[in-house]
Amino acid sequence: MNDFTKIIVSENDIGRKLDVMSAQIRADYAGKDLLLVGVLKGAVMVMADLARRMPPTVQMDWMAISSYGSGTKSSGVVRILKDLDADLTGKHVLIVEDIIDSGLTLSWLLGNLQSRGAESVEIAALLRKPDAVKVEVPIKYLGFDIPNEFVVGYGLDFAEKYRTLPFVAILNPEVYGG
Ligand SMILES: O=P(O)(O)OC[C@H]1O[C@H](OP(=O)(O)OP(=O)(O)O)[C@H](O)[C@@H]1O
Ligand code: HPA
Ligand SMILES: [Mg+2]
Repeated sequence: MNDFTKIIVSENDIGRKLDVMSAQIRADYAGKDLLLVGVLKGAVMVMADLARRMPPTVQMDWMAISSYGSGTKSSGVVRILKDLDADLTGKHVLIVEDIIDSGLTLSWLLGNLQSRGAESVEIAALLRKPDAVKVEVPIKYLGFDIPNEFVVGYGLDFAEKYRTLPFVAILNPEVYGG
């Protein structure tokens, strides 16, 4: 059995897309102090690769929130596992996410960060599943729209596995008994 049925975003696709997204972000935030907020653990890869395309004054901070546990569907219940170290008062914040699936995680996070007195809060996400979205969130910088299938790789896991793959692939439903 193959663990993946298809590679849908290759390592090259990701690199080229991050070049484009980072150029837009650098232009939009020129002359401003920017704080990138990564959402653990899925956003680790995209955060690292995006941040390396930013000026060296960019700052990074992390939150851990979980709504999926070990399953393949969002529970809709968001828990903070680790909060930010930074005070957001007056800061320009860019949330960096690997994927927007139902949108439940990001819509909750956006409201949470906006209530902390930031000057601006925007979203950058590598992937979005348009057919799975339950709550619309305003995404300023988007990488790819992908089919409504459970995907792994480049930070995305199934039961904590496959995060280290350099590409994004559709997980064979046989792996999770689907
Ligand atoms: O749009 P949604 O349906 O809310 O799904 C998106 C969220 O789900 C995943 O995180 P997960 O809770 O699996 O934690 P992880 O990043 O540690 O894998 C992913 O990294 C996003 O944060
Ligand atoms: O398709 C997915 N794969 C892995 N993690 C996820 N979290 C939301 N959607 C996904
Ligand atoms: Mg996960």
